[in-house]
Amino acid sequence: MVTSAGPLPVTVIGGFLGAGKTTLVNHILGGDHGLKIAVLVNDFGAINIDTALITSMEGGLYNLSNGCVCCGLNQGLVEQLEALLTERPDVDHILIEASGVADPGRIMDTVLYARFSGRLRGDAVLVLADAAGFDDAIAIAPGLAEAQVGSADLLILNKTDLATRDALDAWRKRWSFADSRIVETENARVPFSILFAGETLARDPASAFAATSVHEQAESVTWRHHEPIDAKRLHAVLATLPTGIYRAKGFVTASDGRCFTVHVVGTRVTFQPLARLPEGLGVENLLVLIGFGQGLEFERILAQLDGCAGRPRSIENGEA
Ligand SMILES: Nc1nc2c(ncn2[C@@H]2O[C@H](COP(=O)(O)OP(=O)(O)OP(=O)(O)O)[C@@H](O)[C@H]2O)c(=O)[nH]1
Repeated sequence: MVTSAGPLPVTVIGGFLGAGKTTLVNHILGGDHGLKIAVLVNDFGAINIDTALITSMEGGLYNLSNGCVCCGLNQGLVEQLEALLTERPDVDHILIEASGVADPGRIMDTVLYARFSGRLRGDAVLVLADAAGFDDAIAIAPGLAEAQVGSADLLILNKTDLATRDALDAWRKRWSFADSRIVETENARVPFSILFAGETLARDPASAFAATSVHEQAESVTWRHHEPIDAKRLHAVLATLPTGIYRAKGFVTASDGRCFTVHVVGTRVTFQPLARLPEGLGVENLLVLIGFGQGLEFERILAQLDGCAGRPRSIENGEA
């Protein structure tokens, strides 16, 4: 794909917890488009699991770890963008993966700051929606998923394999706005001809929903354990998490030595086999759990997770 000189294009990837943002980043990084891409990742929780989930990287991987980059002055994001512009003149395109509780429109606002004028160009805000879990997302964090969808230039209705045609059509009817386009995908495989169309998508600052501070109600907890786990038991615990705990992700080692990436999105639990744990993890099992609302019972859940392994664990709490 041909690149043009001029300001560096920036794409912001947003969408609710577990909608498929990292899957999209990996699809782009593994693709045959000839672009050197830098990725900035703003994960939610004490540990940035997403940087470990991103599989291949040429243009640089930057961890935005100082809280939520859609809030406040975004100094961390500004600094990372400045560093990238100085250190990586070879990069053709920047992707910013927002956390699942961030407002991607506000992240794009930072990219459009006057200080980046002539150096960065806002290409598009892509927002993924989980075709099977969008109603749950709205129920669990009212206002947030709507605000995310409202700031999209391109809506990616993902996980079409988990929804009926009727449900997809109903979603499109309800959530398509005049100023956004929709593409349906499985595993976030958006055609590169759409992703890198080379046009600056028009941004309407008055999105259909006002950004809310609902994500400030999100809470996360990290579970770490050095002993291998009983995979069956762990699966059972994760399959019966309280509904408030919508998302969990991380890495585990089973007692037979096999390693897995673990994803929980709503009630869906997936163990994906891994050849080995990511480098530098420093522990056999690491899970971040994210929830909303009161009475999340994290302590009880952590005790249950401990029951799937051997010795006691250490805890870190994080808030948005
Ligand atoms: N069945 C199905 N699963 C998918 C699809 N796309 C992604 N997934 C799975 O959904 C889970 C979450 O995907 P991620 O890409 O990590 O989601 P995310 O939006 O980055 O999650 P957060 O960063 O935690 O908000 C993983 O287990 C993916 O493999 C899809 O089209 N169909």
